Amino acid sequence: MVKATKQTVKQMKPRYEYISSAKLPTRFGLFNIHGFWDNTEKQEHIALSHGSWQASDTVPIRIHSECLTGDSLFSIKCDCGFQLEKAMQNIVEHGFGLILYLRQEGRGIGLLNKIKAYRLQDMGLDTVEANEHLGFDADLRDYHICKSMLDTLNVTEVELMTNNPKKLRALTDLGIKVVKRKAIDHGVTEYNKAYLQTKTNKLGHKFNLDKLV
Ligand SMILES: Nc1nc2c(ncn2[C@@H]2O[C@H](COP(=O)(O)OP(=O)(O)OP(=O)(O)O)[C@@H](O)[C@H]2O)c(=O)[nH]1
Ligand SMILES: [Zn+2]
Repeated sequence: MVKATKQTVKQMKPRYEYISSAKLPTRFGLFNIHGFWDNTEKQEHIALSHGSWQASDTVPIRIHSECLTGDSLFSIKCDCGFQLEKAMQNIVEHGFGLILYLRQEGRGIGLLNKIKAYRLQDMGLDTVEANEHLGFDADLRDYHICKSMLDTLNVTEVELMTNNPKKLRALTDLGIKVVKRKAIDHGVTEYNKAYLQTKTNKLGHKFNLDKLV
């Protein structure tokens, strides 16, 4: 008989673990907050659900990457805060839906590096050039945890609120059926027009450029 050593027990732990859920009343309606843990990156992630569904239902979802400045500090330098708000409103209007809120601040470079990138943008670089100047790829995000979150929350088929084709591809590659993409091009300001233009031109976002003139 093979004795389980500390090492083998450690290896058996799944990468992503569901931790707990609780009610979260918000300005838009009642949500439930679900906590997940990434054992490899030692990172906390959350999902926010509203209403209920069957496994056979198409669930409207948004994969939202953390943006402390936009989501919590009311920044209008990007569109994140507006998108999060709109996604929550859309979900409540629909009656049910889900936000996967991933802690991938700054497209995966972290908050302090994002501040460095913002400083470079103050000096004239665009969002992609700034990342590259700091030695990072333009986008370092990983979406594997979405599969585990969606399995845990009984979702197999989604309508995805995004302008980012990479998120669509990532979900499809993980075996999630994406039946529709819903554009979420809200929150254009004088301060984020150039940023949205760069995302459209260099990162492949499907943004309605008419909204940027
Ligand atoms: N490195 C870097 N990250 C930024 C900058 N502006 C915003 N971000 C980050 O970009 C991410 C935006 O994520 P999302 O809201 O998911 O947006 P998206 O990938 O553009 O796709 P959709 O909004 O779904 O169309 C967040 O993690 C922000 O913190 C920037 O200038 N530099
Ligand atoms: Zn943002």
